Amino acid sequence: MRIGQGYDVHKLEDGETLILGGIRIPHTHGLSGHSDADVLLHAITDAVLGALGEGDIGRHFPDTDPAYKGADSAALLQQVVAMADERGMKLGNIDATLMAQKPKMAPYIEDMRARIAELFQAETTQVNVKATTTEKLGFTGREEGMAAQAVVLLTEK
Ligand SMILES: Nc1ccn([C@@H]2O[C@H](COP(=O)(O)O)[C@@H](O)[C@H]2O)c(=O)n1
Ligand SMILES: C[C@@]1(CO)OP(=O)(O)OP(=O)(O)OC[C@H]1O
Repeated sequence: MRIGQGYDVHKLEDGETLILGGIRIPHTHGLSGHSDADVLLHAITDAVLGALGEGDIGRHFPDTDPAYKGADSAALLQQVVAMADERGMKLGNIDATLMAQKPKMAPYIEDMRARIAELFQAETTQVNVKATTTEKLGFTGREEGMAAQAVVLLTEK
């Protein structure tokens, strides 16, 4: 068994599309980044890399590399899941928290769980996604950005 944790932050900007957990979410603003800025999938990707002892997302997919400009974060996560698979590891479970003042995430949580489980070729019950507003405090509370953290347990196949 191996455990890893991940944390990521992206800035909210006008004119960007909001994609979280691989799901497109209607909102006034979206997250900006070199990739599609899916902060939740980035935290999960970092947690898998942490469990594998393989550094972080920026080491494997540098934001200086034009190949990853506008990258689909789901495809990046799939590459890291394949890395785990090659090492004889599969998902045990994920627990993740999204920090976002708005919009209300509750209507999208089940779709996120299902998509994340699909990326791991796992069951939805192995994935838990939570959201918190941070009560209007800090950069997330001021709606300047969103943050996500994740813990991932990998088990031997
Ligand atoms: N963007 C969000 C934030 C929170 N939720 C849900 O509301 C509950 C209460 O939020 P607090 O910030 O007061 O903890 C939280 O447990 C989530 O279920 C949400 O859907 N979207
Ligand atoms: C995903 C990558 C690569 O496109 O870019 P960003 O979208 O900026 O995301 P970040 O969380 O800063 O880290 C890793 C990057 O290298």
